[in-house]
Amino acid sequence: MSVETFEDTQKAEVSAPKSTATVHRDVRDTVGNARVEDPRIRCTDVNVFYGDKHAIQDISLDVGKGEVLAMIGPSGCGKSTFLRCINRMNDTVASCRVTGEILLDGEDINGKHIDVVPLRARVSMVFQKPNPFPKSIYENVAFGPKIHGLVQSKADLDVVVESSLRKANLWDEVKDRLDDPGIGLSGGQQQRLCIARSIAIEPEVILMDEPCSALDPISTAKVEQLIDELRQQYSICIVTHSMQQAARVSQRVAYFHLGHLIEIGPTDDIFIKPQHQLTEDYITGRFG
Ligand SMILES: Nc1ncnc2c1ncn2[C@@H]1O[C@H](COP(=O)(O)OP(=O)(O)OP(=O)(O)O)[C@@H](O)[C@H]1O
Repeated sequence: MSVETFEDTQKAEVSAPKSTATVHRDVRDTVGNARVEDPRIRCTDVNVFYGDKHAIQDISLDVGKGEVLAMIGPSGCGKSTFLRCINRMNDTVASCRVTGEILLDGEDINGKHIDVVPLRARVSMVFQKPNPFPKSIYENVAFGPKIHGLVQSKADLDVVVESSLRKANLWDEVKDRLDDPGIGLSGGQQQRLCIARSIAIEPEVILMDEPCSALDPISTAKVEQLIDELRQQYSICIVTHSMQQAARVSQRVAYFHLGHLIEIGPTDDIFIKPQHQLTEDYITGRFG
């Protein structure tokens, strides 16, 4: 059985024209402009190793303020691994080593002085499977602000809980049962509760790893609408297997393949006129 390598796939893509976007030294072979003018996150030459396995190779990209960046690509191409670099979740994997530079508002998140607890409050994460704490709806949202010392009084906490649930479009559905267990909500409500929990700690960036994959179409539509509202205030990176979802919620798309960032650009450009053959093969369903 032959194993496909990145070099093999490069041989197959020569028919596709290269982007005319400015090629920076640090964006290597990525097609499209990976940089934005005023980035919230700036990643440069990020590599990730699990032991000897080189899972992410020389990835450079920016995440802008007020945008949703969708990360797409076939299973195992490294989307989640890359996403998890942005709030140092990979620190929890013993075999994992990350190199390169990741700046949040110009500050190196891997710097020696950086404490990961406040970092993960600034860069919060919503997972594939809703994971409310085994606490009440109220406490699920109140927990973060309390442990991060964001509130001084119960009255302040009430305000944060209500405003976070409102921003997550969940308040009207739960306002009369805030003391009920969070795990008693439907799957879609639980995911919006997890988003409310993220918002309550005043993040700058929200990372979402396939946040709708466990949800029905109606719940998915509600979460997608929420993502669109939230981007006014936060930078959002979303990993998704659904190209329709990427097209609906994002302003820019990054296409990953075998640990490389193949192409990045405005969502319409990626879906209507992809520059790289690998991107085109993926979005037309010929691959992946
Ligand atoms: N904890 C780990 N230890 C070793 N290898 C890992 C670990 N996590 C991921 N990998 C490997 O790193 C590569 C990238 O995996 P990753 O989960 O980031 O891909 P993905 O694009 O998010 O996949 P999917 O779409 O299936 O979730 C894969 O080859 C995977 O097997």
